This record gives sequence, C-alpha cells and structure tokens, in this order.
Amino acid sequence: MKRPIILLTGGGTAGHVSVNEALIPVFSEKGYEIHYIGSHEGIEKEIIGDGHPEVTYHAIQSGKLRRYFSVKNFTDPFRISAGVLQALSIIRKIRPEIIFSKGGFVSVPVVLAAKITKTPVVIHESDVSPGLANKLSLPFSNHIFTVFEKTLEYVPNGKATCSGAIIRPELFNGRREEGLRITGLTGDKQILIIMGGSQGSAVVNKAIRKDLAEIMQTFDLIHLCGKGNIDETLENTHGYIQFEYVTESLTHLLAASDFAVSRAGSNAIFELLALRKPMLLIPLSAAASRGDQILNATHFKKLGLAHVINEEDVEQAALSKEFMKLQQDEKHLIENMNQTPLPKTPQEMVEMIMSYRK
Ligand SMILES: CC(=O)N[C@H]1[C@@H](OP(=O)(O)OP(=O)(O)OC[C@H]2O[C@@H](n3ccc(=O)[nH]c3=O)[C@H](O)[C@@H]2O)O[C@H](CO)[C@@H](O)[C@@H]1O
Repeated sequence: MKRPIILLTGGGTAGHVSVNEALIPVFSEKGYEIHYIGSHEGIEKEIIGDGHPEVTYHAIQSGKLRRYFSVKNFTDPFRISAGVLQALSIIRKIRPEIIFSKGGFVSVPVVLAAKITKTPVVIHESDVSPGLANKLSLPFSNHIFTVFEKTLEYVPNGKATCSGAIIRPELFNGRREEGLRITGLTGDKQILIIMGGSQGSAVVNKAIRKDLAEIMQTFDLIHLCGKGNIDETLENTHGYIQFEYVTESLTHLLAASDFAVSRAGSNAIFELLALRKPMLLIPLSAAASRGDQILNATHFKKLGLAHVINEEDVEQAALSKEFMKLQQDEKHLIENMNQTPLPKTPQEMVEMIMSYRK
C-alpha cells in the first residue's frame, strides 16, 4: 500500500529548521513518507539533508529576501522563479497530502507552488512579528500557527491559531553527568551556557571574552560560539570550553548548565524556558534585523522569565555583574517559569497540521 506523503520546508537559519526536526519522528511513526524542500547550501541541507536519512531531501534554487541593497537583488527574482518551477515539479511528482512550512526564504517558492497545485499548506511563525517569508506566504496558505498570542494581531482573523512553541523532545532527556563528561568541567562551580543563536554571535562572543577572568571567578562556561568563532588562545583555559555548534550533545550540555546567556531567537528562548534555565537575553539589534528578537525578549522580560540587555549596551556592560544579578534572581525566575504551561508536544502539533488535509 502506498504510504501517505508529507512535505516539509523551511531554512536559512536553524530557527527555521528545528521545529521540522521535532515533527519528523512523529510523521515517521505515523507511517508517512517524509520529503523536505530546502536550499542547496543552507543549514537545512546539513541538518535535514545530511542528518536525517529517513527524509528525502530535495534542493531547489532560492533567492534571499534582503532588506538592503545588493547586486543579487537583481538576479534573485530569476532564482526564485526557478525555485517555483522546481518546487512545482517536485510537488506534482510526489503529491503530498499537505505541506508544512516553517518559513525562511527557501519556503516562499514552495508555498507558491502549493497554491498552484491546490495542495493544502500550513505555515508556522516562531516570532512575535511575522518574518518576511511568512508575510509573503500568508495569502497563499490555508492556515498559520503562531508561537505568541500577540502574533494573532498581525494576521487575518480566522486564519491563525496560537499553537505555542514546539520543542524537540530529546532536549528533555539530558543528563548532567554526561554534560560534565563531554565538557570536562568538574561541576564544582555553577555553569553558564552561552548560545549566540544558531550562527553564533560576534557581539556576544566579544563581550564574554572581554570579561572572562571576572566571570570565571564565579562560573564555569560552556560557550557555543558559532562556526569559525573558536578563540584558539583560550583553548586550554580551565573551566571554559568552546564549541562551534553542537547537535546531539546539546541536551546534555543544557542539563549540566545552571544559567544561560542567549540571543533571543524564538526556539532558543522557549527551549530554555521549557528546561527552566534562568536566562540573560541579548537580542539582535533592530539595525541588523526586523527587530523580532527585541520583541521576543521584551515579552519574556515582561513576564518575569528573563533578564535582558540591549545589544547597544553590551559593550559598556560588565557581563560578570549582570550574571551575578541573574544568580541572585534565580529562585524568582524559576518560580515564574514554573507558572508557564509546558509546550505542546510534537504529536499534538502534527494532529493540528493534519486537520488541514484535503
Ligand atoms: C539571525 C536570525 O535571523 N535569527 C532568527 C533565527 O534565529 P536562530 O536560527 O538563531 O534560531 P533560534 O534561536 O530560534 O534557534 C536556534 C536553534 O539552534 C539550536 N542550536 C543552537 C546552537 C547549537 O550549538 N546547537 C543547536 O542545536 C538551538 O537549540 C535552537 O533550536 O530564527 C529565529 C526563529 O524564527 C528568530 O527568532 C531569530 O531572530
């Protein structure tokens, strides 16, 4: 008997891939044949194309939706058109029951092709304010799921549901001892994990390293610094361990950590919330983005779930002092986190997606 087919899409940064990763095992269990459309070179190719042999990965051309001037702005419309044609041919061949799009620029041609082939498509928005790709996709999609209630104000009535965040279940299975083994840390001091978002963050890296000696008087550090950002001069610093990017071990590194410093990407902050890690957020500035992380961080601060420093203030701030404040506020932050409901399971999310099948 022919297996039902689900088509997933999304990419550009890990934030547009990790929800899909959480859903893949559920679709597998349900007997679905899983296909994924991503780009040739984005992080989705590495995470899904190389990391999930149970998924058939199709790469298409995709332009980038830039808000700034670039010569590529003139060639990208051709790449996007080519992407639509490629997505059309894939959808006509595999005939999925439904398409789930997590956003990012590669998803736009897929959603357009879905509309042309009359395939139901639902999209998912992780941030308070919808990203450009999802804004473009919205008129062509059947429904949008949001992580924040507030996002419902930005999208048409009746076409949106707040599903909340979806967390990869394996993140709940971390073991502190395993985290200590991987990092070689003793666990004698409290441990801070630093996550600069899926690509790392030069601003966060610089601020941490500038105040390292002071910070390490109180804490040991696990620093996820992003590709190409390892500082070799610090390689043998006792109590400070750097990784460019971690995959399976993340769950154990988080379990070993008492506090977190993070960019305010939606997935990262909801993971830290679900794991009840008191966090200091440094949102990406409005100069470098549409300001989505500032809204995410402000929301968390207002609910008493996080401390926040603006990127513009980081250079002047002594992070060691900010971490002491976080440490003093630990109990209160955890109490507030315990008041928030746990996120929906990937199984529940899959049921919600499937309700939009033909
Ligand atoms: C620069 C940029 O465009 N950032 C956006 C991007 O963030 P970004 O791609 O950084 O996404 P998130 O912070 O939402 O998620 C990062 C993901 O990477 C994982 N991780 C991180 C480090 C590591 O070593 N290993 C690992 O697995 C985290 O657990 C998390 O699941 O998408 C988010 C969700 O739409 C947005 O809120 C961000 O504004």
